[in-house]
Amino acid sequence: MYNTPITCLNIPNMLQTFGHQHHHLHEDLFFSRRCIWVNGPVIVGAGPSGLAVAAGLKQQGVPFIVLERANCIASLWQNRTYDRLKLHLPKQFCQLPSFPFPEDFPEYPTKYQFINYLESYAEHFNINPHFNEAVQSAKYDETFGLWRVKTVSTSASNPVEVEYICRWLVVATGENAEKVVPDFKGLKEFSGPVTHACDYKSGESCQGKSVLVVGCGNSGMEVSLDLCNHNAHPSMVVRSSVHVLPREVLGKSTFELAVTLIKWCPLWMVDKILLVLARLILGNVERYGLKRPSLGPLELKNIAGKTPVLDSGALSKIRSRDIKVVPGIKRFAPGRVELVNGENMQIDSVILATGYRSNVPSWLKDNDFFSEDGIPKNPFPNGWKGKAGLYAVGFTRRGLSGASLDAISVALDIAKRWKEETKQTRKSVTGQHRRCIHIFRAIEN
Ligand SMILES: Cc1cc2nc3c(=O)[nH]c(=O)nc-3n(C[C@H](O)[C@H](O)[C@H](O)COP(=O)(O)OP(=O)(O)OC[C@H]3O[C@@H](n4cnc5c(N)ncnc54)[C@H](O)[C@@H]3O)c2cc1C
Ligand SMILES: NC(=O)C1=CN([C@@H]2O[C@H](COP(=O)(O)OP(=O)(O)OC[C@H]3O[C@@H](n4cnc5c(N)ncnc54)[C@H](OP(=O)(O)O)[C@@H]3O)[C@@H](O)[C@H]2O)C=CC1
Ligand SMILES: O=C(O)C(=O)Cc1c[nH]c2ccccc12
Repeated sequence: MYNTPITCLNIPNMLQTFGHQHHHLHEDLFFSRRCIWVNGPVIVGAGPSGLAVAAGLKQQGVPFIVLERANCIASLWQNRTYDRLKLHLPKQFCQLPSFPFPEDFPEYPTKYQFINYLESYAEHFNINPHFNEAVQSAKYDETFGLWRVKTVSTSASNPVEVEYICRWLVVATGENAEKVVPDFKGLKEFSGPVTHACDYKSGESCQGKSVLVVGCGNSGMEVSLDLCNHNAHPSMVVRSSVHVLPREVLGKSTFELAVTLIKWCPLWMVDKILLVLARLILGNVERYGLKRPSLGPLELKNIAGKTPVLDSGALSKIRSRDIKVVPGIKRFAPGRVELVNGENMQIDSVILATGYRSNVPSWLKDNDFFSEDGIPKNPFPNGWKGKAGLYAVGFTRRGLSGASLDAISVALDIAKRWKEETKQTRKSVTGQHRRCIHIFRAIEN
């Protein structure tokens, strides 16, 4: 019933093992690349999205394989986030399908609680990703109607290549797969440490130092606040604009309020209401250099994917000038930065909170489903299903709740198709034999 990986060299074995659980039956003794037929989908990425699809498939008895480049599940959360991180949306918007958070979780779980939850999620559904396997390319083979997914193992001292062959491909590599590191004039000459926010853990080592934080999204705000809490002196670059919203309105989550309002009013009206409330609760934040975009917060999130900042304390540090807000960067020089307003600042280090991007265009070949920036072209709610068995989960710019919705649709759709095809092949065993031989030929070529 479960994953049936088999090597390409042994056809009788291949036919035999259909319908059984076997992992890597034969190491390939002749070639450095192994070929594995997967009797079900290949899921790329073991973050929340990949795990949620896997859980849905398990529930319906569909076999699959999850490929993960890191050595653990949810690597974004485990390896690329700072210590003080908490979920910034209330917990009911962050749990994955069919397995609720423990009741004693606080309204905003810490990243450690969230990681523990994801670990128990994987354990509960018995999901065992193939770790240290980065997908290098995935290509649809028109001749055979199959996907060829090539990975390279990142753990072995000499890289091992594997090719997976399957009918369905689920892209779950996330909107935040790679860090964005802009090219700044003179940054190479800057003498101090330069770190991206994904490698920042805490401001412990920055005590007394002047730190330039580039970017004012949720990361830039949180890193600046953390630096303050460790007695460092952060200056935060706001080159264009930002929407800062209170995390709560009269003790109720702003996000929840927005979700409720959206059911009744058009988006622009919800934005107007949010901005009036923000003004009442936070005052005029433009006074501090936090210029608001001309589009409203939800409209901007929808159109440009730019997430509004839900304030969790940085704003009060901006008011008290413990976080200094500065305009865009002109150039760096040894030990200092020159800003677009001509101001020169001595700084000890730089943290780039300049965001993330998808990596899909680098490995998914010949596809017209994803745009150049690696996000499906079709807008929500039609962005989860492509052609020829291609699926995408977690690209709707709707955080964890959006990923969960996608995962449910994708798992249902694949299960339906898998059951149809399995029934067919059971009816005609010769058909199945023929397909296996096709696969063998495909691999040989
Ligand atoms: C600092 C931070 C805080 C956030 N906080 C929240 C929040 O509070 N609430 C919320 O709703 N959302 C939040 N988000 C958004 C975040 O994207 C989601 O929470 C969630 O992690 C998305 O899950 P995902 O599985 O789609 O992507 P990811 O969590 O990024 O998982 C993708 C996985 O795919 C793997 N992968 C990537 N490329 C390859 C490849 N080529 N081959 C094999 N594996 C690959 C990665 O290693 C990773 O493990 C936050 C994001 C960041 C950066
Ligand atoms: N749970 C939580 O508390 C947290 C959640 N997150 C989530 O993670 C995702 C990523 O957030 P984040 O890392 O903040 O990234 P964002 O993409 O939201 O923000 C990037 C910031 O960097 C700025 N920037 C980019 N390039 C330059 C440049 N060349 N010069 C100056 N500034 C530049 C952008 O400015 P501009 O707008 O002008 O391009 C913007 O302010 C978001 O979805 C966010 O909600 C992140 C941290 C904490
Ligand atoms: O944190 C993120 O990246 C999210 O995408 C969560 C999110 C989705 N829609 C929003 C609207 C306002 C603030 C956060 C989010």
